[in-house]
Amino acid sequence: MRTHVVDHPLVAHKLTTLRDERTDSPTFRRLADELVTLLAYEATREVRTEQVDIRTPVTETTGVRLSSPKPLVVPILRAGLGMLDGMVRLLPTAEVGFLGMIRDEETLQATTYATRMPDDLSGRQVYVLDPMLATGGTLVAAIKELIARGADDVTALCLLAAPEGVEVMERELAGTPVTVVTASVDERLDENGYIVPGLGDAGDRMYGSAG
Ligand SMILES: O=P(O)(O)OC[C@H]1O[C@H](OP(=O)(O)OP(=O)(O)O)[C@H](O)[C@@H]1O
Ligand SMILES: O=c1cc[nH]c(=O)[nH]1
Ligand SMILES: [Mg+2]
Repeated sequence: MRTHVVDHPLVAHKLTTLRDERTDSPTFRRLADELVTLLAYEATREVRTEQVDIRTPVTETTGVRLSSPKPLVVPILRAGLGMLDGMVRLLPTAEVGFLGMIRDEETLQATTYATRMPDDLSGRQVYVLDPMLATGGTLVAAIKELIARGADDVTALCLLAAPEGVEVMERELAGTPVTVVTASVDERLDENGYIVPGLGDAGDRMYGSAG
């Protein structure tokens, strides 16, 4: 398990506005979309390609294209949905699976309420989208499910991470081909399991409190 923090002034600029409590939902969704595209540029550095012969208007040459099997992108509902468009804009041939997961506000335990993805992920590169890596419970459960289905290369894109969550990931996923790409590893978790300074509840800021 490897963690990569994307250090770029545009990422830091967008993240600061995302954190600001005055940022409204439409702006929050737009910034999350823009940020994931910047993170995706780093996260796909090792996406598999194959050689292809083409003809330009001038001559024949060889280039590359994304190879088969196609990468799979898995947003974790709800908040991960706000990262999907930005990701598939860069990986238009990817397939998309879905995981619906929710963290109990009291116990901080994650449960899965919806799963829609291929049973067999052998040989597939998988990109998991979840804006917040807090205790790590959600992402560890999601990635264990992907590995159980045969995924052999998993990259998680998170807008923010807490050091506690990164440590849990490193312990629970030691020795697995997993990379976390994030815009920031923040200071800590608070007593309610929220990332500090963080940005609050990502799902609520994108979509409202949903009751
Ligand atoms: O690392 P963890 O401690 O598991 O917490 C992170 C999870 O919590 C949030 O989801 P939430 O349960 O709020 O669901 P939502 O996306 O539907 O709002 C967030 O989007 C992550 O999925
Ligand atoms: O800070 C946090 C922690 C978990 N989930 C969120 O949306 N925000
Ligand atoms: Mg939420």
